Amino acid sequence: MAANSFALPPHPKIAKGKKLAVIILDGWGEQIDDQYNAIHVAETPTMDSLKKGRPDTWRLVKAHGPAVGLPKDDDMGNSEVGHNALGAGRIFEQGAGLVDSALKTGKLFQGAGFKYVQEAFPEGTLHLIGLLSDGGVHSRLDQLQGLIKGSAENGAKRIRVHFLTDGRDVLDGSSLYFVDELEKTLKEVSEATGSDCKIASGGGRMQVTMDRYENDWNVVKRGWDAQVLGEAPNKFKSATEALKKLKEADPKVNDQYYPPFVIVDEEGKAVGPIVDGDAVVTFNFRADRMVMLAKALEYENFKSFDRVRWPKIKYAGMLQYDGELKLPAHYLVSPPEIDRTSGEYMVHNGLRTFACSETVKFGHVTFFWNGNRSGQFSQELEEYVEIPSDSGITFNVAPEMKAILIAEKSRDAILSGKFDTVRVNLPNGDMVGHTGDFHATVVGCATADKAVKIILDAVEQVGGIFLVTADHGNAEDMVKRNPKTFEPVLDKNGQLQILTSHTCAPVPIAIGGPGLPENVRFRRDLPSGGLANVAATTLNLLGFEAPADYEPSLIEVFDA
Ligand SMILES: O=C(O)[C@@H](CO)OP(=O)(O)O
Ligand SMILES: [Mn+2]
Ligand SMILES: [Mn+2]
Repeated sequence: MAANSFALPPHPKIAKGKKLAVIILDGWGEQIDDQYNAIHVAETPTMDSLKKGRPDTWRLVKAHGPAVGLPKDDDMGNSEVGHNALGAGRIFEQGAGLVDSALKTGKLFQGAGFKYVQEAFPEGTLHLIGLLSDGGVHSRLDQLQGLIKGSAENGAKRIRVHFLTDGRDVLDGSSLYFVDELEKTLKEVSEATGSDCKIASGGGRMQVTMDRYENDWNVVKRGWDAQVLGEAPNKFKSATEALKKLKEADPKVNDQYYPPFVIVDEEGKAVGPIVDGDAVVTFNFRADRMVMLAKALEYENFKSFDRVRWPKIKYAGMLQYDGELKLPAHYLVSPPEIDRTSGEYMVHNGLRTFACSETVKFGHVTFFWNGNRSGQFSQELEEYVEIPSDSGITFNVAPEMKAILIAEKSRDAILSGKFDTVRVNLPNGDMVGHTGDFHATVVGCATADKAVKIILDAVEQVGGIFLVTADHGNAEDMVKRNPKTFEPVLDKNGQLQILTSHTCAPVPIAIGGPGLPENVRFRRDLPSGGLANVAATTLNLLGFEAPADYEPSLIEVFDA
């Protein structure tokens, strides 16, 4: 596409030239205000002041289900789909739904990606690696089951599953149930097709394999050792035994943090290491936490850890995880084609952008924001700053995370005058919320609120505009509830069930700052507006019309 086709007309009523700060509070939804809402319990004077008595500049937007391209209305939001929608200004059918269709129509098994891994079936084993739950954020159990069945029917004679337990997108402790379901499927498929299907290794998602943005390669290495080399300090005869015994040995261990283990036969030999001639499919559809493993499996020249052995395999991702790196080269289902994102428009219209977060969320405001594309659109016009995250800890022990540092970097970027827009992700509500530690989450949310204040003060100083929103809910709800009454649902022992996952709650969006024209307000005729409406809003605030096919802007200029 020629560069000038990106040229945007000036907004007829909003002047260019005001600095715009876009702040994403990760995992910050709006939900019933009670003692299980960590945001409500936390001191959040800044966010409160943006809401109270300001119906023209504060509202809620949808951040889950079809509003962000997910198949069903009870699909909670997540960072990938949330930031994709925020950055791209349109709703794309996301990986979850694309895989559903490809399985339903059977196209998945006819495509080039499957044909490629199929080449290994006559001699080799098919290994399936990914997250085992029905959370629908990174993967889904029913899709894994469909893949196992379809692969066996299409010639896979030996299948080995290497699973990661969840406890983050689903309740902690549910991994035993998912392993049971998986074992049933493996048995059924073995009986029906004669294929030899087994679980080969496992481990908790935060401890094994599913790191992201290169925060801690040890996580991926632990997985590699178990999955590829068939080595782990813990060896068991079955996955159920593994989960039970590891929990007995350390009651504090949870689904997110199980150590790696391998399944061994009667002689103590691993039942499914990955060897030359095998095929591998990473069955997560979501990109961020599969990219590191994809690099380890695919790159000949790889230095991030010692692989000891690099098997010659046919490897495909469920999706292609990185469109810019073309990683992996082979994939079963084509990812959504998220093109012409707002970041790309900004570059073509000469706008200078500063984007910043800490490592664990850095890719959210860069990679996800730009439609799962790594790197910048323009070295000259864009500066992306990553603040190193703590690694090797759970964030309830350091719930402040790097929020204040992120805010200070952003403040400096705003005050430098070098940028037209600054976008940041403040991680606390989400990352601490995922630990299920209520009090730590309260501290995290209070810190995020302070960080917002630092940025808004800088906006004030330069006469700019701010837009504060979130990518999905998390910290506003820390217990499992009845979706209709919102009453907590107790477990069979009468205990509250801690909710570590995201939610289906809407998220707040607020605009303001001295540069916001007085006659600009949120429209009232878009009650079901969602995250995809934000990109057009930001382009308007920068003084441009949004591209015609973007979801409509949330703001209007009224006659004073
Ligand atoms: O940690 C993650 O991978 C997900 C939850 O599975 O959270 P987020 O979408 O906020 O990144
Ligand atoms: Mn998020
Ligand atoms: Mn999250």
